[in-house]
Amino acid sequence: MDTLLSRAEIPIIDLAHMGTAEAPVRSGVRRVAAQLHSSLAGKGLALLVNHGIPEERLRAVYRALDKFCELPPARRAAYLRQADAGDNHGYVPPGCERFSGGEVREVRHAFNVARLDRGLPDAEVPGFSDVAAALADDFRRLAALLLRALATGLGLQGDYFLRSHARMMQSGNATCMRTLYYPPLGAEPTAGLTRCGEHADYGTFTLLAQDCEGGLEVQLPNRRWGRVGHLPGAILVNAGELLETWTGGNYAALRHRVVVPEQEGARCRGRHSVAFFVHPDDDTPVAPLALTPAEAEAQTQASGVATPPGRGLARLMSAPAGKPSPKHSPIYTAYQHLQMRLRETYAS
Ligand SMILES: O=C(O)CCC(=O)C(=O)O
Ligand SMILES: [Fe+2]
Repeated sequence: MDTLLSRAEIPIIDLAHMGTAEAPVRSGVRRVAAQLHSSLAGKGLALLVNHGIPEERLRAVYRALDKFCELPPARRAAYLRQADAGDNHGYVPPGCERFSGGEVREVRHAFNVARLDRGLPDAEVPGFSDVAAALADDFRRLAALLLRALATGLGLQGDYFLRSHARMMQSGNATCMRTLYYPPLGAEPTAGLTRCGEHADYGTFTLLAQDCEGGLEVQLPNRRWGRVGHLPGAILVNAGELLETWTGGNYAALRHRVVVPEQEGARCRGRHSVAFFVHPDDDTPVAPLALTPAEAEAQTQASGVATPPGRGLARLMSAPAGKPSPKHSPIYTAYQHLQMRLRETYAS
């Protein structure tokens, strides 16, 4: 059984004195920047407290998602995520994702909210878009503050990442708020089922709020898996694959999963969470920060990867012939990287 991680193993960052996205407080940003840097470089994650997102906003979204999941399957089907739509918006019923690979079924309902102006089930669940928009706006502001701290912690200008994340939750940017409901699984353990298989997130970083059921496990740098547990009101921030590439591997993308609880009581209860996936604007070249954006752009074009290539990440990341093949070679845009990852995740 994986152990509960101690508070010493998961850094806690207090955002109380950072100001707001519109009016950041310099001294507060600098302090958080240093903590964020050591947390992401050392562990790939941190728990954020005093982040400004009221618990009630989260609960309202959990309730709206419950109502949606209670609808008959045919009515839910009207909101299915469209694989060819170019964005990640819409409903994903249980069993569609393949984080684990193989035959393991992932039992969860996901409603990916990538746009607030269409494809939301207000006709079935009155008020869905209001509660989703209020929460998404809070997450977007929190993400903006953290992007500022992230840049400061890496010795860059405060708005360095804000410039490449200017369109969060709008077209041309894949930032997405994924609302999640994991239904009860029954008293008997069932082989071949999991809640969410082991994976790293694809973007810059993810903000994750979970209800009091717990179940999230993370892999620490010593490769040991541990349970995060539940710190009331805290939001987890974890590094994604693009941030790993940007930092030349310095902030490793955190591998994580949600397991089926061992206790019978917990298996018989549902679980809710919301993951806010922060992505750069689609045309952002993803390159280690030692390169200037112009150099990165030149490398992206020189690679000849003009359209989403549909091959493995390893191939995309391999350098042109005759050059060394660094793991974090900058030859794709944020859009290309995400499309490739989504095709792998939803492959049937
Ligand atoms: O539900 C959770 O706690 C984690 C979800 C997750 O990791 C994901 O959807 O990428
Ligand atoms: Fe994840």
